[in-house]
Amino acid sequence: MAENAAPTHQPPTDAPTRSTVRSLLRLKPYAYPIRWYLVGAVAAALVASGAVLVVPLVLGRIVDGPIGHHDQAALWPLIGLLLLLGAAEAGLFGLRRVLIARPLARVEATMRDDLYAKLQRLPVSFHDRWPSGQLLSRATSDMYTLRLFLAFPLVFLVVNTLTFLAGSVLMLTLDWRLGLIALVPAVPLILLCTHFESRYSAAARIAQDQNGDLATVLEESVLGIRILKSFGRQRTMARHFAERAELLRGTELRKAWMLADLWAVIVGLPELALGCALAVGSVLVAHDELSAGTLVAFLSTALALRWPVESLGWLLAYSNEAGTAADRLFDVLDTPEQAEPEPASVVSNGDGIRFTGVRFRYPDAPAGTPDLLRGIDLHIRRGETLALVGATGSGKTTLTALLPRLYEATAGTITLDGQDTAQLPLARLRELVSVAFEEPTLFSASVRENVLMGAPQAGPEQLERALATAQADFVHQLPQGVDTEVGEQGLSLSGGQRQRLALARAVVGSPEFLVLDDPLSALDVHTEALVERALREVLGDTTALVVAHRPSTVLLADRVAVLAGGRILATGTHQRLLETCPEYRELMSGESALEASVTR
Ligand SMILES: Nc1ncnc2c1ncn2[C@@H]1O[C@H](COP(=O)(O)OP(=O)(O)OP(=O)(O)O)[C@@H](O)[C@H]1O
Repeated sequence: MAENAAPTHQPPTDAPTRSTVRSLLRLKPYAYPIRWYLVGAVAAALVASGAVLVVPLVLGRIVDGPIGHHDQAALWPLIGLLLLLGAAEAGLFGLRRVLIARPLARVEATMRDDLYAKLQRLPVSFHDRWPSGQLLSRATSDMYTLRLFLAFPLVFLVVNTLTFLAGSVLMLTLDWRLGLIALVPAVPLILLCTHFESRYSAAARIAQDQNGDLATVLEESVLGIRILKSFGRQRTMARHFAERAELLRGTELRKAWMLADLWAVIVGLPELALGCALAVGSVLVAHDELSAGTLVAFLSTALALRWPVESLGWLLAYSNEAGTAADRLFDVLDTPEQAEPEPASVVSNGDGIRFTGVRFRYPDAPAGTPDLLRGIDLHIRRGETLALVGATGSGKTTLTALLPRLYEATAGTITLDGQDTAQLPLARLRELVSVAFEEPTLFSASVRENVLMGAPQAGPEQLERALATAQADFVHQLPQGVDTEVGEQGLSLSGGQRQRLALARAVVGSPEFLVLDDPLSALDVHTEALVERALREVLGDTTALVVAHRPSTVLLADRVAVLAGGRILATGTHQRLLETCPEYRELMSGESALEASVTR
């Protein structure tokens, strides 16, 4: 749990070379498949805007024609034309929405699928580094921002720019002097928008990261609700949440002020210029240098350009948000994945599991600390079960995690029946090696789905056998038997029940290599004895590495290895190590149950 309100995850430090346009251009592969829909949307919005610009011309014609000449008969066709233009504008803007709504929902789904698939492929070390809320906010609010950008700002940036250019030409054509007066504010506005872009982008990125921090605190509080309640720490957590929410509020307010400042200028300057144009125009009409109808047409055109100009602030702000959301998406998508070796025909030699000179340190280990594993040499013969014991924090779990390459060893080799694990495709490696961790994780799915995650192709018989081995017969008493949903993280089950399902998942596929990390720690003595008896059968057919804290688990194994100081200190049978290895004796001391069971 974070102790203060500082953001827990900082954006990458490539800010100086960053550009919103470049960031948004990276969305091209996603936008390309729906390009024709986007072109259609732009075309519909462009024609609609064209209709808006024709209205002032018709108004000018009405003033100089039917009104000037008191010709009522000529008025009706022009009023009919105005109505038609209004209806066309409304219909075309509606068509734009209909055209892109569905394709854009597909684009959002594709981006989210890509992000999810990437998260699945990235190594565990990536997930150690990234707070979950940062990933959640990328998969939810950032995706929404990107879809909205493609739906509105992208289309209207094109349409409004073209409308503005067409309107400017029209104003200059109607009267070049008035046109120049109206267009003078364009120069300071362009300069101001450039300045706004960089400042607003930075603030938008901070807000998105703070949003991710907030999601992390929220997720931790929901997952840890039992601990928080039992220690009465809800208020502390609520304070952490409020502090982070306050930071986000501050950044959002800063963004709102920036936008408000920009807006004041974007709205104010053109209004000022329009006032000047009106004054000059009136003088010109008074001196018969300009017709009243042309002045009406000019002013109506200037007013019709208000939306394209005023929307600029909003469009720029939203594009910047989308740019930083794209950066956040590609922060993850650009992360290098674990190297996959070229498939090669490797001959299996039945050598079992062999660690040779294996070293490891966590990527985020403090500088200057020694490697956690400093040259592990260990051989587990085919069909043998080896128990790994060591003091708390000595690296037992870490060592077992190297076998299925959840982490990559920093040096040395690990072989399975002579095949270097670094040369095996990950999918193949994880078919060969099955694992059950001390902390059993279940998913919001049925018991059957949770167990069969260990071997999707396994049939009902294998499922039943695995459940029997893990002494998980309790599932048949659940309301829908093996089809009962066990809830998020399996919270509806007891710790021991979850551990037994995790064990069933590890053994269901009769794996060639099995890694069990203290798999019986949450079981009562009676169930533990039953599971052990059944496990002996499974272990007889497989090559296994079992992390053991308890003497009863040690006795499942043929041999024991002692891990200390990042190396294997000694290997041998339990009895021999008791006699020859003082460290082992010390580790096992106080375990009177062990002595009792050995002498039994
Ligand atoms: N993801 C990680 N990043 C950095 N350090 C880690 C990470 N996971 C574990 N460690 C550190 O590595 C050391 C060994 O941890 P490990 O879980 O392998 O020990 P262990 O022998 O299995 O302990 P225990 O018997 O308590 O389960 C510990 O000091 C731990 O703090």
